[in-house]
Amino acid sequence: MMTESIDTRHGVILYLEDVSVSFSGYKALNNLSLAVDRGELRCLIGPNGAGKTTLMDVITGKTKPDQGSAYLGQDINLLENDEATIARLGIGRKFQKPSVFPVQSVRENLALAVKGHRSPWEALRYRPSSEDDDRIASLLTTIGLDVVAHKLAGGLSHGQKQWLEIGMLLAQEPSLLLIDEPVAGMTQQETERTAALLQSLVPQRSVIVVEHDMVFVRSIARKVTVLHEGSVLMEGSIDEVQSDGRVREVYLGEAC
Ligand SMILES: Nc1ncnc2c1ncn2[C@@H]1O[C@H](COP(=O)(O)OP(=O)(O)OP(=O)(O)O)[C@@H](O)[C@H]1O
Repeated sequence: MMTESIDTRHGVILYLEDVSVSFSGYKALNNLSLAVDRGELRCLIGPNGAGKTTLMDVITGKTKPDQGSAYLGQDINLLENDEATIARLGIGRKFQKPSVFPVQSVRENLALAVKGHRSPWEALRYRPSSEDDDRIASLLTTIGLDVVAHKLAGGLSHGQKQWLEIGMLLAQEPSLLLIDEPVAGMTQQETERTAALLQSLVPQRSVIVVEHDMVFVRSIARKVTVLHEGSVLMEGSIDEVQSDGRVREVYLGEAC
């Protein structure tokens, strides 16, 4: 993993300036600028169509903007790299729907992720080294799945699958994790455990969480960025955001 080589001397892990993305003339992102500090847990909110997914797509190299700049640390130009390289450089992304290997155990899923980037044939013959064993044990503790380590991933609860997938991402040792709606469909208890898990990931890494659930955002966020029509509408604490007239207006009719 090349994460050691990210230059965060100035405390910034991600820096986007004046980024615009158009789809057939429609600006999904419109001169968007955003800076995320190293070790930060940032929440990104915004009504449907605000541009949250497009923003994640730009950061991970899936979508190239028409204009603007995007840097990881001081000097890694994200716009010059493809998706696979950006993942290797240290940006991990978790989509809303968990994708674990259902007929492998929790432990085996983590073992495959620790090795990562191997062909299916190599993966089949792979046996973890003792160093990997230690790493897997520590990941199991982090995600709170020690007791179900030998259970097949397909038999886990929805929440447990989400935690396992977060563990699989952590196995790749990302510097910046993007997590899309982690608590959608979770029980109250699962939501609380997820809040604790996400909080435990910083400041060793930086995390951006896209989330609609305001109660959850309140439970984890230090700083919230509100997107609207492809731009940053405002940034601030959850109290500042929820009492802001502009935010209330764009969320009118939605749960804010
Ligand atoms: N590939 C595409 N082609 C055309 N329009 C697109 C494409 N992807 C996104 N859009 C449009 O760009 C706008 C921003 O979409 P985006 O998915 O980024 O919003 P979002 O904030 O993630 O919304 P949601 O909360 O509903 O997921 C929307 O109006 C969407 O319809």
